[in-house]
Amino acid sequence: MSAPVKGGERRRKIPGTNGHTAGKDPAEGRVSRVSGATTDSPGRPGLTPPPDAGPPVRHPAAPAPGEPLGAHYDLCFGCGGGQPHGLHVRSYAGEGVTVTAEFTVQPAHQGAPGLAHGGILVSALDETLGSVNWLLQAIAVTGRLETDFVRPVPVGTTLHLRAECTAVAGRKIYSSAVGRIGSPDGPVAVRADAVFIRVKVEHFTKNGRPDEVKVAMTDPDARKVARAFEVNP
Ligand SMILES: CCCCCCCCCCCCCCCC(=O)SCCNC(=O)CCNC(=O)[C@H](O)C(C)(C)COP(=O)(O)OP(=O)(O)OC[C@H]1O[C@@H](n2cnc3c(N)ncnc32)[C@H](O)[C@@H]1OP(=O)(O)O
Repeated sequence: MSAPVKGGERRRKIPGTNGHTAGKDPAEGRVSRVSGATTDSPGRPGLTPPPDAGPPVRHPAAPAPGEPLGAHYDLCFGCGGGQPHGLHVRSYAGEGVTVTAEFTVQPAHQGAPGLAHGGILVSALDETLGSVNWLLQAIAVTGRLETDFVRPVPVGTTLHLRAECTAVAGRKIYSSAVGRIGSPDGPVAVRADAVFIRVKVEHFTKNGRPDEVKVAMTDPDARKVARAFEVNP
């Protein structure tokens, strides 16, 4: 078992994926990487894809690179335009199975005076990572998400996020994300690795509010409905 190393160096690249390397910032890591064995333990599934995992395959019906992904649900805390308390993360399809996103830290998102709350940053990462599943046309929910906070993020900062699916194994979708300050090439502020688990629409109707799911299904924005439901989990 490898020991954790400062700055996220414990992360490793998955064989067979296109490791997005670098920059000059010593805190920078790779987008295509998952956590090392330190957080995976017997009986507790972790973030390391199993040996039978394969590379993700972009769905032919996925939005073209550069296309805005919009919101999957108007009241979603992460992306919903109708959610006054939300983050209003704006995400765009990237090349391959990647997504870029932007999130501007508001005064309501403070933890310490003038600085973003860590949980808010995790939410922005979760939202961006979750958007990647749309390029696979998969309905999936976060099973596990591990975050490195590399730099404080001041209020007013626009965080530029990039997420990439790195591997798929059965219902499990492994993805990683990075958030940079001020521009897509700015200094790294946060990084995360996650595993999402594919679910059926019943996950939302049984556990959530079925009436609101029905309303969401009749949303006049056909793209939003397609994003949320017209997929084969
Ligand atoms: C208006 C309506 C809109 C509706 C359409 C919306 C579209 C979709 C968007 C969703 C919203 C986006 C927003 C951002 C993404 C969230 O934030 S999603 C919200 C946060 N996440 C949750 O609430 C999930 C809560 N957890 C659960 O419901 C269940 O634990 C899960 C994750 C569905 C898994 O339960 P399960 O289906 O019984 O699966 P289970 O058989 O236990 O495990 C299946 C496999 O996954 C692995 N696994 C399970 N849990 C974990 C874990 N925590 N770690 C690692 N591996 C795990 C298992 O080991 C197993 O692996 P294999 O044995 O196949 O190798």
